[in-house]
Amino acid sequence: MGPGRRMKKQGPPGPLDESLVTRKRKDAPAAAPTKNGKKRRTSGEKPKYEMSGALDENYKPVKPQKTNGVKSAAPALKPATNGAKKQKKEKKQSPPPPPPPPAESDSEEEDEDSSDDAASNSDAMEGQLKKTNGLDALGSDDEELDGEDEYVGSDDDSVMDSDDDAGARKERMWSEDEDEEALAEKLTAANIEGLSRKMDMDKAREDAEAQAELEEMGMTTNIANEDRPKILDDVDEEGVARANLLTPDLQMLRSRITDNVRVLDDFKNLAENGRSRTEYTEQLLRDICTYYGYSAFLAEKLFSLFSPKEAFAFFEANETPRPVVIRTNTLRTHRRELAQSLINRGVQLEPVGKWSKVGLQIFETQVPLGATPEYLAGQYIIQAASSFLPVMALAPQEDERILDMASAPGGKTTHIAALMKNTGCIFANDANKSRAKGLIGNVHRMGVRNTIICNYNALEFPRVIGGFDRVLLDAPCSGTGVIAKDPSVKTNKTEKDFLKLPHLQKQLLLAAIDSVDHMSKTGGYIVYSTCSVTVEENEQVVQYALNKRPNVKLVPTGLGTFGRPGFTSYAAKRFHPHMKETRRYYPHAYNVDGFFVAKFRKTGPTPAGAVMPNESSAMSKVQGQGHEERDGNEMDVDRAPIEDDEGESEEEDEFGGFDSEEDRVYIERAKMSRLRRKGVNVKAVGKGKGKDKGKKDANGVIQDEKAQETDAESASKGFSEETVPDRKLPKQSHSKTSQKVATGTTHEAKPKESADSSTLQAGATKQSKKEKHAKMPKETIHGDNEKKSPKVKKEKAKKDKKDKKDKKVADI
Ligand SMILES: C[S@@+](CC[C@H](N)C(=O)[O-])C[C@H]1O[C@@H](n2cnc3c(N)ncnc32)[C@H](O)[C@@H]1O
Repeated sequence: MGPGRRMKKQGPPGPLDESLVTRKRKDAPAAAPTKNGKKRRTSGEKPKYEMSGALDENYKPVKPQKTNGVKSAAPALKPATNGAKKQKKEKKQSPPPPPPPPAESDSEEEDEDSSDDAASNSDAMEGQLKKTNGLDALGSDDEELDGEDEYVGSDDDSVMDSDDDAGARKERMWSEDEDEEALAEKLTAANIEGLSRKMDMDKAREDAEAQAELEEMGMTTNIANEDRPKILDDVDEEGVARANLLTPDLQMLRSRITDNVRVLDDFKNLAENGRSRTEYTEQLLRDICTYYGYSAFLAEKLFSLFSPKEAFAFFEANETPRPVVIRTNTLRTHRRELAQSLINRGVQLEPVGKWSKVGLQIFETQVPLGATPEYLAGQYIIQAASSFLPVMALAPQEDERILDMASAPGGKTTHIAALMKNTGCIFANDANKSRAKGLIGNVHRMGVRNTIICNYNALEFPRVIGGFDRVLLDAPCSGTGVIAKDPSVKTNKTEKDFLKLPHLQKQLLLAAIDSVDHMSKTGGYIVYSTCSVTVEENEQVVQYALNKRPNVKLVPTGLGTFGRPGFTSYAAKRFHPHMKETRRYYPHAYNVDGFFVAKFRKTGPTPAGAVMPNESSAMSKVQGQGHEERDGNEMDVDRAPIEDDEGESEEEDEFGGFDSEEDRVYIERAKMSRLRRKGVNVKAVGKGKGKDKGKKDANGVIQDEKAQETDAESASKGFSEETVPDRKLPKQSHSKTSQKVATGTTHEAKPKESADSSTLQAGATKQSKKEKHAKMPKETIHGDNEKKSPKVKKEKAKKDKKDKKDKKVADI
């Protein structure tokens, strides 16, 4: 994917959202300008940019959309009180934002207006949502997270945010080092315009907040005297039920949604006599589907996760984008230096919060973030804040062996590599080939040198290779946590998806667990994450793994109190009490993508007779037994990799696709030089190859395919000797796996194309002869073309296609 596309996909950094700007800033003493116009920081002062954390405790539930003159729902949302009965006034949390700054463009102004108006509609309700600590709650004490900002490529020992002074670290985002302070001052000077504008906005917001509180008080009094809202028999002037109107009036709908939420929140006092809760809920769900555009199925699924009030906030949050965040690549630079460079280019940014030493939140930018020289030089990656979390939970250590099972396009792999300071070895796998190319692109761009890229169906692990210190499974999921990014999820996820996906996730998680070395001296951990909020894809998957693998237990994620504990029960389901150690993240609560993170510790070997994730026969054996039935897991193992939802084509992938012609030249050269190194007469080999090209041997196997395998084997040897810090590579699977593996520095060792062949390759080491036989193309076994079934014919066509490809490669 080219930089331009990335920008388009992510959208340009949105206008500065005042609701997300910290309050700390306004409490801070103003820095006095010096003679030369620079602001000086006195010893007791905090630099302005320290007071950030737009994603942290200052985040307030997102504001609703513009209501265009609809009767303000704020009164409607205020629980009806009986005068003195309910004196406790709820603190309003989402005041209308201040007027837009003069310098902003029209569109930005529009956005601000929109949130301004909208604030009136549901502020009261949002105000009642529990205020969360936000990302800052994570703190920075976590040992595992220390040292993230060390620039591995430099000899500079004066690392910002050093480990030495934990207390000071809590206070500062940036180093206290003299030079660094000077730099930081420059940052302030460069950023000053934007920051002071934000301060003005804070002030305006405060005023608006006070005003809104006054208004709210007045409205509350009125509401107490009003009739109970008419929701279920809501008719227009002609007596037609508004709910049945063909072209729904969106303003009316919104008003009814907020009224309905208020009723459900105080049903006893606000519901009309003789009406049931179900009637109100059904009406609300219908309205949500119409207003926000969800399928009835998904709306209900998501609605059931929350109270009606919180569900409303969740649906609202899905209508606004999350802040744009970039992660500093500490293999290439320091965050401070990166911030300086970007500020010089007109980017307004701040550290993402005290919880991360590598994240920068972007408020405004004059340049496309996916095309700056810093981006191209691999100094950062555009990555949602929540994507940092699984890697932080994984806490990879230097010199470990890590498996990133579903890793493309590599946001987390490159983060892991940076935390490991390019030591040890990462196996970054993804089943989707075109996405794996994007992964290779990122690995190269970001200077990652400890990573091997593979293209397996992850269910093949640990057969491919096992014995890892840690495994990250950032599983393919429905994406219900990222609806703001991909609204198509609202309608394109069906009931079937919520059966298929959890099934795949369960199998992948078992494979992840089985790939870990429980004897690892430093690790023995598995992290499971999804960007989905559904219970089926999270707690139920985790519970399944706990049931199937008594040799793992849930452990704290290390993310502190940030995030909500996973459900220990949901509807009629009961989960392990330790499920509270898992973490849930919601857009409306933390202003991050919806996410789930669980961390396991493997305590012993996989028990004999355990259901293997990639053994469908074993699976069918246990079907019908207790766990399976309870888990509703009666499907066969689906070995087919989930297709990329984004449907990223080769041409469009992040790396810009590969030029196979160009690749061929490199592959050719590498082969030749390898042979030359071995003392082989390259020219003679070339001639020999040409002669045998395309010929079949006695088994019907194309000769060149064999040659290719030999090549790959020798490539793998060179590769393991030269590139892989081969502490624990099991000898058994090396040669077979090499065909599906590419290093971060070469694509050479990955000639296999088809899914079929990959299955053959991957399972080859341990497959029984019978299995192998079953998988062999039929004509190779029987040599009888006449009696071919349609399936055999299809296989043959596939094989022919593959042979053609191989022939092409062999032509080299
Ligand atoms: C959530 S994305 C991973 C994002 C990645 N961890 C990152 O941080 O950039 C899930 C990935 O799983 C891959 N995938 C789906 N099914 C798979 C399977 N059976 N084996 C391996 N990878 C699979 C998809 O191609 C997709 O790239």
